[in-house]
Amino acid sequence: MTIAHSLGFPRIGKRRELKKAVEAFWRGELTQEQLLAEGKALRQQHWQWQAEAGLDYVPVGDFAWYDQVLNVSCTLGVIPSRFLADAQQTSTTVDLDLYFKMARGYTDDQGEVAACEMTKWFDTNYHYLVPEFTENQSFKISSNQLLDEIEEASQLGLKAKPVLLGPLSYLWLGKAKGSDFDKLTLLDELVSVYGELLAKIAALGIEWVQLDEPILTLDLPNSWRQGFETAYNRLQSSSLNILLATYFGALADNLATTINLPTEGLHIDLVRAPEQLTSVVDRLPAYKVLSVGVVNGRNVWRTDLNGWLDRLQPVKQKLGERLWVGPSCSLLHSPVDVDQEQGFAEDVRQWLAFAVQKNKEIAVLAKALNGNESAEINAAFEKSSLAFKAKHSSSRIHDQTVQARIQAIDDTIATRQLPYHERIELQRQQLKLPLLPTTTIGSFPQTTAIRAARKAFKAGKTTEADYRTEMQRQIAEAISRQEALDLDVLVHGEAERNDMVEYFGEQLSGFLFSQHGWVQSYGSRCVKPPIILGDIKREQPMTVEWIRYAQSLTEKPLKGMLTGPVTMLCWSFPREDVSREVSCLQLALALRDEVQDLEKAGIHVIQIDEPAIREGLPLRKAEWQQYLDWAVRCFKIASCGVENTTQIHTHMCYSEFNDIIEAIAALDADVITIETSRSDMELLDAFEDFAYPNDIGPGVYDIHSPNVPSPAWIKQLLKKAANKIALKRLWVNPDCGLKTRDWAETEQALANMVTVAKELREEYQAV
Ligand SMILES: CN1c2c(nc(N)[nH]c2=O)NC[C@@H]1CNc1ccc(C(=O)N[C@@H](CCC(=O)N[C@@H](CCC(=O)N[C@@H](CCC(=O)O)C(=O)O)C(=O)O)C(=O)O)cc1
Ligand SMILES: N[C@@H](CCS)C(=O)O
Ligand SMILES: [Zn+2]
Repeated sequence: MTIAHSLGFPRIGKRRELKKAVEAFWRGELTQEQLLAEGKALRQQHWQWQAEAGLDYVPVGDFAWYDQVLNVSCTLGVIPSRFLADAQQTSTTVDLDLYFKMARGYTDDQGEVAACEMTKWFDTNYHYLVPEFTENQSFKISSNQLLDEIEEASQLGLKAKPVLLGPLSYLWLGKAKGSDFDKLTLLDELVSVYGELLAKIAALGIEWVQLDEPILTLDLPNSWRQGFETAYNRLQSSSLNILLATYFGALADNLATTINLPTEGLHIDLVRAPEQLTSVVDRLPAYKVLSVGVVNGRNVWRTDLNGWLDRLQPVKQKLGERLWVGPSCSLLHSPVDVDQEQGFAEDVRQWLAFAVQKNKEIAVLAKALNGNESAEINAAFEKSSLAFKAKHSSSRIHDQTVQARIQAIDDTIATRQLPYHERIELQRQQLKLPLLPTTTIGSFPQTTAIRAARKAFKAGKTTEADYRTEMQRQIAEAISRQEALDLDVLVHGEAERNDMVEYFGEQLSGFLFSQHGWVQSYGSRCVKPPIILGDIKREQPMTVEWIRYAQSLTEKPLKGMLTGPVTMLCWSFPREDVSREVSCLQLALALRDEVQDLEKAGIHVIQIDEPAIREGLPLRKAEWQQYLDWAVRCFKIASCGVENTTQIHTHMCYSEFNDIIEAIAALDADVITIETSRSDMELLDAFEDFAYPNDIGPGVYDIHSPNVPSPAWIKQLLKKAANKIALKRLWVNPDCGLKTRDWAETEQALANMVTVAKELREEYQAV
């Protein structure tokens, strides 16, 4: 029988119950007991939905209070010493208090203890907490959460399939701390502890465990391939079957290694890499189960069930019982349930499948492969086929005017009139800024008042006019605070934006937006990615009125704030019927019009944020250049339609810049503001080494921490930056936007930043 299973379910809850409970717990409004009860109720609900959908196994271990990688660190006892009471201590049992301390950091009378670093999970918009390894790292099972959850599922009478990040991917995703050693030297001991854990899981009567090894879709050094062989040979067990799960791409040159590992099952991603089906089936050892990931875990579109049935039937004939069906990857990246959406037109609703619906698709496909021809199954296939046909020919998707404009693009529109070194002089004359100009990245605190006002407006409880008045009040407040702080280039603060991507998606035609389509971004923070449905067009200006209003309140230059085409694309759910490049070009043209309208409205500084440009890179290096070529072109199409005197800024965060520094330079933004403070300005080395020519604003403090950076701290960072970048090209700003902070800490931090900038101006000018 073909088994239907899932790699993981979104843990946040249909109405973000987990986020609300965790934040209430942090505020002291919920006891630990109440929090634990909420978590338990969510897990049960999610398992129940999956069982009702018809899955044969439910995943256990996909739940996390903050992050699944942090869960593994706690399970294996990888606790950085700064979180241990005594420096000599090597292990501890992890309770909720320690877990959240690692996630969020804390301050006590000894000072600040930094949280674990957070970084992007492969090429997704999810962020995980980076494990920290020391050269003599020891591993010891230190949390029973996974084992407890397995028992919890079993007690409900469910067939549980525990899911756990595998040892090689866990090691790869972590960071060597203290000294620069080869992480593979830790593999042996790490595998021993995985072995112990698997033995405990087996003792609970479990048949299958899923070990996730997504790094098998990356370019791997040979030593890591050998590491896979060593580790999985040791993890073989007579009583527990291992399903090795790969996702986010093709196995490609890792296929030979992977397919021969002694695991009882292999999961492959056929959404990202459909071409690998034949080669994997041809080489699959006769003892091995193949799980095919055919339902897209990273998008919201209904699956082409008929197409997949046709492709999988011959595989079923060959593999029989050994064929399983699942999603391409964990459904962590997908919203929860399309049935709670009220705002979609009925035809459009039929094109969509969120996590609950995706599980049903998996079960239906498995049943059809098992020969079930019941009316229910036939109806599901019929519905899928009708939806696909209707979508294909729908007028909602295709807009001839947009397509004609794309055809007519000629590359002169992607070049500024003068080179940077000439236009920057004109900009300096116009803007009359001091040395080391100070600015911020765009957003100011999204206060409860702002969110409550928007909630009331969206619920129809206040009028649009009232809402606009309230947002203007917030903007005016932000301007007066910035003037009091004596910042040089001001921003309007982004009060009117629910999110830097969703806000634009809501105004562009060709986009759909949901009411409850939340996806976890990190910890308790969620985003609601807009959905690219068809050709994208700007019907009217999107930001001009807000920015014009803000500029009217100040004599200082006001920086217009836009989200760039690549970031819009990466943080939306993309179309499946055209390439990413096509949608990105359409976004670029829409943004180009907005940039030009801002310029016409008298705005001389315009920032086009591209924090996702690094994340959009394909996982395999061989595909990078092609992506970078169109990504850079799109940014330039958006930004180059202005006069020489208009200064274009861009902003990037969460990125290693070394890999793509050439492309960053090719963007030719007049000023780039980047996140650098957490790396102690090391990230600037790439800019220095490459002799990056344009202006740079390296972040001088970390906006993720509630702690106010001292002037001394900011000064030493800025001095480091001044050693790497010519003074006249250096700007002073925080790492990123301030929307998650509150005003008290924001004002204090910015006051310190401005003080330091002024002191250094004097110091350097005196020389
Ligand atoms: C820069 N980052 C972003 C990424 N992706 C994006 N799409 N956007 C980003 O900004 N990826 C990388 C990083 C990730 N960082 C963050 C940082 C912060 C958040 C965040 O704060 N998320 C909010 C939700 C934001 C939002 O959409 N707000 C809406 C709805 C607010 C809401 O929940 N309202 C409540 C009522 C509240 C009240 O009454 O007080 C409700 O509706 O019940 C809005 O402002 O209107 C979060 O809360 O998680 C995300 C990623
Ligand atoms: N302008 C945005 C960029 C975030 S990456 C902000 O300030 O929040
Ligand atoms: Zn940022």
